[in-house]
Amino acid sequence: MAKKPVRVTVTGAAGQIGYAMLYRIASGAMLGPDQPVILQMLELPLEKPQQALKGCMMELEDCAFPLLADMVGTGDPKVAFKDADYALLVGARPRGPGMERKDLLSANAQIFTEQGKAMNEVASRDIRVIVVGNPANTNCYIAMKSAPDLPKANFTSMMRLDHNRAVYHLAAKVGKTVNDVEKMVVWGNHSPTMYPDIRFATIAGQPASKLVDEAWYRNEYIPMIGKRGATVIEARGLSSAASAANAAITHMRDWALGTNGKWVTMGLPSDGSYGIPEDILYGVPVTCTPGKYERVKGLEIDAFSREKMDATLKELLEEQAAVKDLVG
Ligand SMILES: NC(=O)C1=CN([C@@H]2O[C@H](COP(=O)(O)OP(=O)(O)OC[C@H]3O[C@@H](n4cnc5c(N)ncnc54)[C@H](O)[C@@H]3O)[C@@H](O)[C@H]2O)C=CC1
Ligand SMILES: O=C([O-])CC(=O)C(=O)O
Repeated sequence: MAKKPVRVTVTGAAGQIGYAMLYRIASGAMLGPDQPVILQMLELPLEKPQQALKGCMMELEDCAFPLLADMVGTGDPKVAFKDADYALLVGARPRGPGMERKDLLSANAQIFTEQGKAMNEVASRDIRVIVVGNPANTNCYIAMKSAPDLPKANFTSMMRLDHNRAVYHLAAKVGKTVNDVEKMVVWGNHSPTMYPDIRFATIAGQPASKLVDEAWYRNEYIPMIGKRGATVIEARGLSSAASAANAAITHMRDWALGTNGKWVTMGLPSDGSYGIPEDILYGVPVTCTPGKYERVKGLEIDAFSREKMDATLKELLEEQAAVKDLVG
């Protein structure tokens, strides 16, 4: 029997990432080739973005996707999140050259408070959320705190782009492919303080740390992964859209359908493990079975890693303190 359609909300749907995301979700790339979806798309309630959203919806019609059961375009969060099973919170102000993601904190805090409240009121009680809009970890914290009736564990932030970047550049360094890399971890914040940790990683079954030079790893690779977003902005004049959309889709796909034991990185509200205070949204390694993620626990944290993990935590605590008055 055909599956019942599920409701997928995308905010900022007519933006760069939205445009790179909608058609893949409607094609089945996120929830599988037998799962019909109803797309519920939110854009700012202003003429230009609403007009652009209409254009996106025309294109969705013209794709004639067999899995697209219905769609809604709106400027009202309560319409967009109504009964939503999945939400991809993309809509936010992107940074320009010379800005760090945390410069966007206050501009975006209000958006995520409003959307958290709307989800609390009207979404499915089991909604699964990924926050992409920057600063993603703290925006997710705000949305989670603004939705006290929903399970905290269902709020996640996107670290998958960082994870994918870390996997690709490690594989490329030793002339292997991404398929050869297992057990990558990117701890912490989606910011230059993130810590791509290769201590557990293997490349074609060999320990990665034995295949690459430690000075390269510490002095070049770690900062390069942390600053990759800025490097793309410099080159494109716009922030990463295709790779960000791809990361969000694969994050949700893995959560919905499972990873078959493979480690991926998700920003999760901390359960206190690894010395991260509870509720802070922090990148950690997980494996997924359909509908459920499980943290990889009990990894040894050495002195270098502790220092890196504490530095990215410190930044998250500062971001959290900066929005304290906005989270109620
Ligand atoms: N977490 C990550 O790894 C990444 C995050 N990002 C972030 O994703 C966000 C979106 O990036 P782009 O799509 O490139 O930006 P964009 O500016 O092209 O699109 C954002 C869209 O969101 C809409 N929007 C703004 N406020 C809204 C609101 N309150 N409700 C609904 N829609 C709203 C805008 O009208 C616009 O169409 C930015 O914050 C960017 O920094 C981008 C790349 C990677
Ligand atoms: O750097 C940005 O603002 C966009 C982003 O988050 C990334 O590409 O990692």
